[in-house]
Amino acid sequence: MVRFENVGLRYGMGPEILKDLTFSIEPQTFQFLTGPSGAGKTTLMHLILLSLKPTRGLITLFGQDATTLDKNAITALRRKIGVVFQDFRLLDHLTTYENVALPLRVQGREETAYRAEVVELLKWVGLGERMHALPQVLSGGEKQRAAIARALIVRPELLLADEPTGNVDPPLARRLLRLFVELHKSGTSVVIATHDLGLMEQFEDARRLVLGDRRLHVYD
Ligand SMILES: Nc1ncnc2c1ncn2[C@@H]1O[C@H](COP(=O)(O)OP(=O)(O)OP(=O)(O)O)[C@@H](O)[C@H]1O
Repeated sequence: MVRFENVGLRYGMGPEILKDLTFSIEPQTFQFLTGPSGAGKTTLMHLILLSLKPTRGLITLFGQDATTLDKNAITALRRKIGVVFQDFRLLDHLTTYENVALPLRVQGREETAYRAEVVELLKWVGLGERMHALPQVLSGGEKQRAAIARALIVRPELLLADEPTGNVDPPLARRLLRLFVELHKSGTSVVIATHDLGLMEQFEDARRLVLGDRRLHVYD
């Protein structure tokens, strides 16, 4: 579903941050993306999302060459991708429940059809009591869990999560990992960028994509 061929990226006239990346992400796979701070994990996520253009090389997303896609086509492909960014990107005027339900509303679904599902997911991520709170009164960890629930609620074909357990304690991190693994088992390809070795040890069968020295090393 994602294929990179000799992809390179530099920001402006700066140095090449990523060099000669060739790899693919197949359907229904689970991978951790790791590497030192500043190695380019977030940058790689943006390349997959087509929110950054590579300086060199070819990116294919869901079988389509990224260079051939116009804005509408990119928007349509992004609907198949759930994203958890480090800055959460919750809408301030919507409650936790409304933020999580938003992608379903956008799909034109009736609230009666999805309400129970949203509530169940919120309870699973430990936000059952915070459903009616606005983002500004949530803690960092609560916002992060709301962002995760919003990405998961549509059961995307591909989930990209940037440090999704960065703001929670280890037991909650394990619980969230179980949620990602369940999503994977139900058919989603999952990419989790993380520094957390303890988290990765809990799912040793996962592929590892390791960024270092501007290159990507894949351990299947
Ligand atoms: N918009 C930008 N303009 C210029 N340089 C950037 C930009 N965004 C990131 N960089 C640089 O690109 C490199 C990779 O950054 P990136 O955020 O992708 O790394 P990361 O592996 O996600 O880091 P972390 O683990 O600390 O989140 C860094 O050197 C960073 O300073």
